[in-house]
Amino acid sequence: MNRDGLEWKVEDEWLQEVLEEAGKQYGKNNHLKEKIREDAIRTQKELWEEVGSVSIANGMDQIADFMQFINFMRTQKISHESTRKIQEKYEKVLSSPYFGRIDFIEDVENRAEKYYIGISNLIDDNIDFLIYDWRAPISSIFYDCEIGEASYKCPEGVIEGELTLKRQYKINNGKIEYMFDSNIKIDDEILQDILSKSTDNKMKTIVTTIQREQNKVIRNEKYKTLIVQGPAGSGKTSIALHRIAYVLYRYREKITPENIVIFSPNEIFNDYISNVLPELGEENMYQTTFKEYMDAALGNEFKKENYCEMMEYILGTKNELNYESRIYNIVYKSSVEFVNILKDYVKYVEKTDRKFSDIIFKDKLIVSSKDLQELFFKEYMPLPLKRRLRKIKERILFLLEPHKKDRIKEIAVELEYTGSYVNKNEILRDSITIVNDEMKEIYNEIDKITEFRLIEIYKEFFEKLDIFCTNSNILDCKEKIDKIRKYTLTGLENKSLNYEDQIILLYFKIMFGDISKTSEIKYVIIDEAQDYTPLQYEIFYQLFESANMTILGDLNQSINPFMNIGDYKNISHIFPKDNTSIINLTKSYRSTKEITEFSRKILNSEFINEGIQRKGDKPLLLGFTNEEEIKQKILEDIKIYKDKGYKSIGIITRTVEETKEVYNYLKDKAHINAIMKDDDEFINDTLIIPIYLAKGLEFDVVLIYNVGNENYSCEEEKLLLYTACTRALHILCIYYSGNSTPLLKEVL
Ligand SMILES: Nc1ncnc2c1ncn2[C@@H]1O[C@H](COP(=O)(O)OP(=O)(O)OP(=O)(O)O)[C@@H](O)[C@H]1O
Repeated sequence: MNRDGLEWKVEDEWLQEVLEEAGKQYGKNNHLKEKIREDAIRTQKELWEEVGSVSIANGMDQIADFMQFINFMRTQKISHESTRKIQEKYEKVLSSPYFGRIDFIEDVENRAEKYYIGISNLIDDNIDFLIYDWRAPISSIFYDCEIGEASYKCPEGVIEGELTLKRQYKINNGKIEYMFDSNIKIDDEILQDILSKSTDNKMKTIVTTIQREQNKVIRNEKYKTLIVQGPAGSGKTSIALHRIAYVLYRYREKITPENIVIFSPNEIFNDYISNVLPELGEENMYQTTFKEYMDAALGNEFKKENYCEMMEYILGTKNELNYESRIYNIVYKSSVEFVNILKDYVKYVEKTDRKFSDIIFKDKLIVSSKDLQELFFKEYMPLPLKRRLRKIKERILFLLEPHKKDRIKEIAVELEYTGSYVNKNEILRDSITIVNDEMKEIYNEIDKITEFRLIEIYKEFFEKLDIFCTNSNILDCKEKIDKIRKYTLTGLENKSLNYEDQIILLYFKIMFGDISKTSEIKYVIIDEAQDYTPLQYEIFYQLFESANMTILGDLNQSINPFMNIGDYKNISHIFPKDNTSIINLTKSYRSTKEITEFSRKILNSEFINEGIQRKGDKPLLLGFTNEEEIKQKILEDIKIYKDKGYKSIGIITRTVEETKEVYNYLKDKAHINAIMKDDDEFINDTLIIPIYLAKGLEFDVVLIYNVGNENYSCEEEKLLLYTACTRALHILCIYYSGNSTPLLKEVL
């Protein structure tokens, strides 16, 4: 659009009006913030002057005054924090107040209204909206509709009308840099411009260019559980975060960030996505990983293998003696059939007879074993095992209490009679000690019969595994079951728990009531969903049964060939059918056309990307005689691509071992960082990282280290390689020594 034209002038005038109003509100808020700060300082002074130093010796009145001050100061702090947040919002508005405009004529009106769309609402004193939040119902027209008939949903129903104009702006530092009208969808030019840029830091918001298929997921309110399958770079993580922002806006009276949890693959990823919500003016939700949750739940009794250690084992120790047994264990314990076996076993344990004994104290029957059985199998039956046992214990102690009191009285009389006491308190104290001593055995017995022994339950499961396999009609041969049993029980004897076993223990803990479920969490987001097993989904469901769930993944990016979801069919039965929807995204945005084409060929899947057709260099496959030469070439290429202006370079290896090797070579020769643990800090500069920790991340330039046929030799590793290639935005170079992997034979 012409800068000297009338339209530009009109837009500029409007922008000035908006900035003036925003500036006015910004000033008011600053004034309020300053006043709250001064008040808070005054309150603190008054606290010292009026209350002084607090001591119990000064009486309860002083403590009450002190508490009153503290509560007041707390309220002042909250108000100050709130004005600080509003200030940040205005600062954003003053720099870039809006990015879109729609002109819409409602069917019942005859004149088009202009709606400017930005990160947040701006409302003047007359309650006129100068800017509409991108999450407001009317704003969905901007993302969903083309010029012509259009409609949007709002709490009152569907509003129909005609969209007569859709305009996009880039406003920076309060100045229009460019604007243009888009007749069809959100214009490719702006999207192209955004995508062609270099990525220098953490993930960014996509609010100005959300695509229609993405908007459908972000605003979906119809289903409680959404399963979103989308190819690499289709915006799944971006959608997840924008959906959270949407929920926080839409249900702001009911839902706060503390009611939302996102399960990410690792800490690095958590760090990578941590800026998006604050950029959108919202606070971050609770970010966690399955591993973190499981670690906290299982405690430290056993040596627990972590996820990285398992991946290193799977990818790096193929020649190890027990490798096959371990892999078979992982595969078996990750299958849907196994979940069914576990369910049967849980039922069995809940119904299994327990050896209750009569509780007798001083020849008096306190409660009979028959009564305890009755309580256990009838009255408390609806509760999970651990809670039933706790109830039984409470019951016995309750029945025992009067007998204990009587006995204490009896002993007290006896002690008094000895004449060696002058003080009644001493008599009481000694009587209690004597009775506690007498009751030691009975307390031990109570503990024994009501103890919840998780590891014993787990052991018994594997000891009886063949029975449950037969019950579940699973035709596994005895030899295989024996192998699994032996492998698992040996691990337990050595007090060590493999990653896959920890998941089972966590499941038992939940099912037997050893972990309390939370109703605080109302929204759960599970990203990189392909890398969780059906059993892990059972756990998610059990923990957050009443919450809404958005599950986002790409089956083609399963980085663990033996432990993954397999197919969405494997989990869809877990969630109520009529409240669950599977949505397929088809377009991808991250990589150039050439890189996307190349990566799809690894999967033998056709390139049908209707997304953005951003052109770039063809990926390179470079062969060398040994690994030393690869490292030399990588060093050269880092310099070449840095000189070309690319900001982030990811050198992707297969394992941490390889990361160490490459890092040791490069560390004194180039400015470089390495990620070797799943809680290392994410620094998106030049980074060496094993592929299983790089999932979800992206780099301008991806250099894949040693794709020789020894490293990537079988079909199972295809998805690993695909995931590595799809991390690249602009440049992809693959290096190998000796022979290249057969997985790339058909690709170039
Ligand atoms: N509508 C959009 N507008 C601008 N950029 C977008 C859009 N959608 C996605 N992107 C960009 O595409 C890249 C990939 O997005 P994201 O990481 O969310 O995809 P993903 O599906 O989670 O990827 P993967 O499964 O490969 O990890 C990011 O750089 C993101 O900013």
